[in-house]
Amino acid sequence: MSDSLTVVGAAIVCGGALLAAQRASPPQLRGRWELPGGKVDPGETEEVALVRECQEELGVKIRPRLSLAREVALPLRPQASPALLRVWIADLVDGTPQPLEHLSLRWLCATALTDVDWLPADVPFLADIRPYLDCGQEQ
Ligand SMILES: Nc1nc2c([nH]c(=O)n2[C@H]2C[C@H](O)[C@@H](COP(=O)(O)OP(=O)(O)OP(=O)(O)O)O2)c(=O)[nH]1
Repeated sequence: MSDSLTVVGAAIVCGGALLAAQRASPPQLRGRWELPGGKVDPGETEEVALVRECQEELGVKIRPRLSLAREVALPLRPQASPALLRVWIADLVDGTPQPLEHLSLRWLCATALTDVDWLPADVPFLADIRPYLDCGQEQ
């Protein structure tokens, strides 16, 4: 069994825009932006973890559509297992996202994608996500 930890992020695309979420904690990450998601629990698939995390964090039902090929190593804390960030493009199936665990949420169109202060591990994924977005107005 692998002892590596996977963190999954949902690139929720709706109306040509990407949902970004501003972390509330821990203090060193507070205020920075990420994709909704979290750690894949033992025995869980990435898809199940994404659906669970988006329900918990946003109060919505999502459907993971496809996983991006990229994997980015997350900064390791001393004595922590290795961790990898993986991202799925996802559709919003039901509900309106609410910041139940985040400071705030923003919908970003392609031209606004770099307007927020993303966590460093997320930055490489933006180029992968951009083709799924339209250049319409930011919502
Ligand atoms: N959820 C999420 N975490 C990210 C992203 N980018 C990134 O570097 N991370 C880091 C921040 C955290 O150190 C870690 C994920 O932790 P988390 O606190 O969101 O996971 P979780 O919901 O399962 O948390 P918990 O049950 O342990 O409280 O991965 C991202 O886009 N989404």
